Amino acid sequence: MRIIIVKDYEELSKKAANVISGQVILKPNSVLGLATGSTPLGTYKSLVKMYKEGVVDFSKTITYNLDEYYGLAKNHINSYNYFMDKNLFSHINILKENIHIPNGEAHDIEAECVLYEQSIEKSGGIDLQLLGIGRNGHIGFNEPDLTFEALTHMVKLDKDTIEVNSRFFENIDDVPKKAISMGIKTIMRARKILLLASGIEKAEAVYKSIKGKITPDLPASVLQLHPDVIYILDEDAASLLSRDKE
Ligand SMILES: N[C@@H]1[C@@H](O)[C@H](O)[C@@H](COP(=O)(O)O)O[C@@H]1O
Repeated sequence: MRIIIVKDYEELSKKAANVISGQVILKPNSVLGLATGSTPLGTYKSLVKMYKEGVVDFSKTITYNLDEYYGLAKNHINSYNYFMDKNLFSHINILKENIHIPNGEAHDIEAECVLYEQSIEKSGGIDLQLLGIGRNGHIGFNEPDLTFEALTHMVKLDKDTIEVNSRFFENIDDVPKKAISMGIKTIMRARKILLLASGIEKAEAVYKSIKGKITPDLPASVLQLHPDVIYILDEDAASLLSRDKE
């Protein structure tokens, strides 16, 4: 596990964009696993800038998003489809047919999950998976649980996650209670994982995921078992990591 600590969010975003564009430059037909949330916004902005400057070309790149809310239409302002289009896809030259996001409106959710996994496999597997981390240690929408969840599946969102994510909705009751998410196993199959965390409210989850017990109770702790993980943290998110030395 490589841990890179940077001064602030801006530096974190630039570093993360460098790692992602490096991957795409070295392998133009890379399969990227992408994330939503506030944390990767700066990274996507930097990637758009790099694309506009001609540094990176996404014409052969394939993407799979981690998750999508259940029951939200693709063009709903709070859907992750909408988020990705607004913040990344509409600004770069990725082909529409190379973009994959779980269909939160699928009638047969189980079949949708199986298809999503098959599609990832057919594309050759994920080369680089981008992750944020929830305050409760969730990755994707894999909430703390008794077991590590397996493949893409329907999840019930935690009260805490609904509360935190309600900042994007008009009303907390509008936040979907369920989502479709890649499972821990899907994430762990990625060849390389890049986790970003910024801000003091992430410090505890970051600390536990790196130095704590490997337990489904803190889903990100499973990353300790992955052979190629990079954490990019700003000073606040990394602030508890030095506490063992004090
Ligand atoms: N499903 C997403 C996660 O993929 C994300 O990592 C997390 C943290 O979001 P933020 O980056 O806004 O703190 O929020 C959501 O629940």
